[in-house]
Amino acid sequence: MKAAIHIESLSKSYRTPWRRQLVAAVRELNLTVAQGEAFGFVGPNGAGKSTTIRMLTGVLLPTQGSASLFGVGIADPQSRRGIGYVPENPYLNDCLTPLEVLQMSMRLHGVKVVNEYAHCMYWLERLDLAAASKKYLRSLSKGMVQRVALAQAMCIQPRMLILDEPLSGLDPLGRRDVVNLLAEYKREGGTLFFTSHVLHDVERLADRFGLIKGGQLLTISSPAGLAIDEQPFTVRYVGSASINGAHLEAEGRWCAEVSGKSVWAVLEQVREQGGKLLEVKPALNLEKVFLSFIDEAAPVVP
Ligand SMILES: Nc1ncnc2c1ncn2[C@@H]1O[C@H](COP(=O)(O)OP(=O)(O)OP(=O)(O)O)[C@@H](O)[C@H]1O
Repeated sequence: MKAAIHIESLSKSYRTPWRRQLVAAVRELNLTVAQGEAFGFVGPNGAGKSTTIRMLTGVLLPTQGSASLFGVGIADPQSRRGIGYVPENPYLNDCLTPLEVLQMSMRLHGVKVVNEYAHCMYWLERLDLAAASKKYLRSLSKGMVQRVALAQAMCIQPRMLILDEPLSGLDPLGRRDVVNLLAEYKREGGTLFFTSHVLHDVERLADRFGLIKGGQLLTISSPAGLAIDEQPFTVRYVGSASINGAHLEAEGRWCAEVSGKSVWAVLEQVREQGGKLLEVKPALNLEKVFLSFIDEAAPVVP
């Protein structure tokens, strides 16, 4: 089976506006994403995530290297057929309505369904846009336009979704709905390549994630790769006293970092003192791994 994304030594340099100096945004990137895989691309601001996505989607030409989508080189527009793409700041013609945007997308990708109107309305409803389906985009909020962009990517029944910060600009409910929708797309076998700063969502959705900084891929890991035997836990509880070195966060609310070995004993002590357990969660999460990698990575020379 052909890889959904195959990238070999892909590089991109920009010229600065005034002094025309070359700035390397992506350096010798190598990556393969399998069909049906969800891959999260994580990195700090300016790491090269959007540049990579723009090269894959034909918005930018690479300076060097090559890449293919489902075996077709990215220089060939056919590689983008059936690929649902949502850029970081989607630019959609604001003289169109959400329904028209979806219908246009269906035609551009040559997707045929029995009832195009019903199909598009289904996706608008899924993204809570049914009531706005015939309003001009210029009258919609940023978060609503973000959801229109996602609806137009979903309605083409994509073989892969490429999403640049799909959750930015959404309120918590919108975020939850979109995460659920993407999880469903993935369960049904869809391939997902996305960037995000919200590491919790990357953990939830991604089978693997890559950390990029200064245009270089630092590491590729999986949420399972973070599960270590002696996983420390964070325990939060409401109680009368500190247990296991817990510090007071607010009146009566304590927080302790507890080793995997002693977590059960700590929970028992919370019960004994008549306390109320608020939260037990693994302390080693993607956020901490991410930050430690970013801190440790050697500074990158332009
Ligand atoms: N059009 C451009 N011209 C010149 N430099 C650019 C251009 N676009 C991006 N860059 C530079 O390329 C580097 C990578 O930018 P990119 O937008 O790919 O990062 P990113 O990881 O997507 O960041 P963010 O998380 O902030 O969106 C940055 O140093 C940025 O300043």
